[in-house]
Amino acid sequence: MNALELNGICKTYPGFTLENISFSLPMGTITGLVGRNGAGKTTTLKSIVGTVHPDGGSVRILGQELGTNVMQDVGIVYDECCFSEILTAKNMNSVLGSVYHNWSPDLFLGQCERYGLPLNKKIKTFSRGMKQKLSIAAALAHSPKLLLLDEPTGGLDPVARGEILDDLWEFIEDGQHAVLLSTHITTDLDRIADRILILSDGQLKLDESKDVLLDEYCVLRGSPDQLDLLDRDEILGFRRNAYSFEALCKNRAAMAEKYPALVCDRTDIEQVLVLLEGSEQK
Ligand SMILES: Nc1ncnc2c1ncn2[C@@H]1O[C@H](COP(=O)(O)OP(=O)(O)OP(=O)(O)O)[C@@H](O)[C@H]1O
Repeated sequence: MNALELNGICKTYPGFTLENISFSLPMGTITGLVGRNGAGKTTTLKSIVGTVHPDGGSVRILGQELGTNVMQDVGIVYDECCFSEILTAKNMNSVLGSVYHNWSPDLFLGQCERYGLPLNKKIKTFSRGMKQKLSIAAALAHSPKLLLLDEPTGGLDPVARGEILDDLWEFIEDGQHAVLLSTHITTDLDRIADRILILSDGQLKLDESKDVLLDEYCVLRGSPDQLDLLDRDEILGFRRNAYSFEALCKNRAAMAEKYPALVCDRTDIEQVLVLLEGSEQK
């Protein structure tokens, strides 16, 4: 069973359309959702949990339609802290304990302690990073099966980010859990993601295994006129300026053999994202 299935999700706002988004998240995997500002990542995540009502398409979480019961098994972390700022972590323990059947005070308070969060200070006194850690501790404390995270590590220092990534890894390790992680920090995904989804202007441009992306995709480089040597069908995206070009292609070994005059390098998630957006620069 997949942890999550999206089938043809659409949502239109004035000037923006999320178009026919379909993908699935197998259990035991971490999927990274990336894209430029305004690409539609938050709209996708909100459509999954129903805080945005899609114009079309369907969502299945753990094989079920969206509903209160299934939401007990979903942990959500938004990019902004959405807890009342006059509460303390200790207060939250009581409040959320009455919301989630599986809430574990030990898990929550233990995680707060691990993240170095004071239990008796009001949330309004927390730094951005502390609020993010609190949101993650709360999302994990009701033992969800699916975790949805919208830019959860943006305000965290590198040590804290590493800690959170380790926690996500541990979360999915037993093969019974899954994570969908929207982030601009692509190096985090280089480290822990199994799959990569790239959204561009409301469209799903790429749904690929991270290993395939890192092993089999490549960037061809050469002088601007050499771009015309390439078969356009092979180019997924490119950038060109007055001095050089970079083109994203699949089948690294075949490309290296076919175009020996060009440099053929491996790529990473950030470069794939940039080249898929493509541009001509003067
Ligand atoms: N409630 C709304 N009403 C109107 N337009 C909206 C609303 N919510 C989002 N949008 C628009 O939808 C588009 C996608 O926004 P979204 O927040 O999903 O992008 P994002 O990929 O999460 O961006 P970022 O990386 O900056 O967080 C944007 O053009 C945004 O202005």
